[in-house]
Amino acid sequence: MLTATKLTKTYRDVQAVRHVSLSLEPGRIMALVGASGSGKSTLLNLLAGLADADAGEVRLNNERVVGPSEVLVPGHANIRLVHQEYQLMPNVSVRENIKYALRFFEKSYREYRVDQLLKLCRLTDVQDRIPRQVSGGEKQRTAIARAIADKPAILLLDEPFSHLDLPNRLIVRDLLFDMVRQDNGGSGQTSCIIVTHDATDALSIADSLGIMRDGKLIQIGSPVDVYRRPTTAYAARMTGPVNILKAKHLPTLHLPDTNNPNELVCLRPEQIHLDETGATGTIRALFFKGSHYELEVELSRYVCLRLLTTRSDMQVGQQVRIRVAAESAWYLKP
Ligand SMILES: Nc1ncnc2c1ncn2[C@@H]1O[C@H](COP(=O)(O)OP(=O)(O)OP(=O)(O)O)[C@@H](O)[C@H]1O
Repeated sequence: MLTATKLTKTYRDVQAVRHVSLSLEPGRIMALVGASGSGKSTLLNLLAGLADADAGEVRLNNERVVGPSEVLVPGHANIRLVHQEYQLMPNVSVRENIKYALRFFEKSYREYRVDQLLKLCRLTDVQDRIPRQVSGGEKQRTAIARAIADKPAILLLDEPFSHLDLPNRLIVRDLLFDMVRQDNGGSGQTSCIIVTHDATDALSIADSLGIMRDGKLIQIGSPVDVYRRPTTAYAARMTGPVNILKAKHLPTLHLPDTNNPNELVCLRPEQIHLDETGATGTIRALFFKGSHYELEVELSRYVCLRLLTTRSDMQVGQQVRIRVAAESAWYLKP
């Protein structure tokens, strides 16, 4: 199990990571989501033992993970960090790049394990090409294959989806899902932390989801819980499309008023339905999203909501009626 306790890191006047504590069980995936500059990469470097914390500590199976100031070769043998730039050896093949990570193993096992990784990471067909002859997605998968070759306890991924197109994002997502669920034969299962600024891909495979803001881990829970019950407007926006309005505007939606008119309320687009008995509004914009349409419906000068529909007969300017169940409204912290 990986644990971090009150980790803190300051760069001159910037508090990049502030009192972050977390724990990750074997065979689990954690996603950390936050805006640019919220401290995600710094936290990964601290967890990997690649940066020195000012305070707090990291432990892997109760053994302290030490920073670069305490060892000759920085980084823990059982923790791997895959950067956004992949850092592959440019002049050797995909196969040789992966095999290099297994150089201390016996030859027959090495060949067997490389074949297994090429298959898992869907790289068998491109194994003889050098990195510049493969796609971004294939480079990313080569970097992951190399990182997991000797079955580390922890795999840390910095923005694994950001440079990839949709098919490749889905391949990498499924690969990570398969990897953590594979039994590594006695050495324990690999756990994974994925850092991302877009939760979409991580939501479906993560067992836990943390929200980073200004160096702090402001919320952590199951993806469903954080998505449905974000504590702040920031956490709500970080986990998907959302409508945020002041409580005083709830009566416009035929919902009960509250005592605190300026309290913020969060409504996910899928919780708002077209309903002939609901509140009246006008469609201000309409976006085709493939499986559905997203509508922007204006109910008053102050209330314009996004909602989803599979109906294809809607037009801009059309009057519609919408309904929201009272239990869908989620109150946010100020
Ligand atoms: N080596 C450094 N020296 C000084 N400041 C740094 C250094 N590395 C990071 N920072 C600062 O620390 C803060 C957190 O940076 P970090 O890279 O961890 O955030 P991030 O959430 O990973 O951002 P991004 O998503 O853009 O990569 C930022 O304000 C950044 O400018």
